[in-house]
Amino acid sequence: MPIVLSDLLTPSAAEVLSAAAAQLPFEDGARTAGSVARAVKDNEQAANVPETRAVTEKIQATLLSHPGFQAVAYPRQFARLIVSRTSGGGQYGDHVDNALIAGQRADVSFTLFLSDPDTYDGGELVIGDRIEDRQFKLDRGEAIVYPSNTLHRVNPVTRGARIVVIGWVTSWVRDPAQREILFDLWRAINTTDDPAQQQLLSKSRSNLIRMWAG
Ligand SMILES: O=C(O)CCC(=O)C(=O)O
Ligand SMILES: [Fe+2]
Repeated sequence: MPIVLSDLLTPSAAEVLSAAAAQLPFEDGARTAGSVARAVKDNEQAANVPETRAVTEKIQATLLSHPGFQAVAYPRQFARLIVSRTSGGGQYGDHVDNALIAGQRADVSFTLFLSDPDTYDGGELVIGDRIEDRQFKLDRGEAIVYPSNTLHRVNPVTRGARIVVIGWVTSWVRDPAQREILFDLWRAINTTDDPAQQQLLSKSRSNLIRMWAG
């Protein structure tokens, strides 16, 4: 169940991060892909320098303080964050993310879009949803969060450059179906005006987290 987070960053914060990301030194991304992904991956990623870490740390902190991200991901740890740039027809073919990334289990994946969508063509993140593919090309500062066990790809970028921050989270709740139930309960709590219902739903949600977290 992919979820779009539209209110992660203010437009000015997104602009600052986007400008900072565009200045980073980029290197070939195929080095970091697993053996299956390597055959389909065609992007660049920012080198591990302090300026890159400043961008990824800011995004990590922003995600951690966002209630919607908490409610969909139950983050226990960030396995890795990467600033990725794709241009010149580059793409990332159909793949599923590695189960283990930097020694951590990858449960939840995300892409935070940093480029103005008008400045490049293509570059949609396409997520297979069992019944149909869904395409996401988000505004600067918006992010999509989706379970790491889903098949996905990035369409070729045929004009301009697409800069995103991608990352993987180890979740307190490893089962995507359980996370979906918790997310539905969270939404129900936030949409009902009835305090008695809110209390019962919150109680159920907390007790399910207690049962499932680990
Ligand atoms: O660039 C993206 O939106 C996703 C990239 C991706 O799927 C990956 O690096 O595993
Ligand atoms: Fe991926």
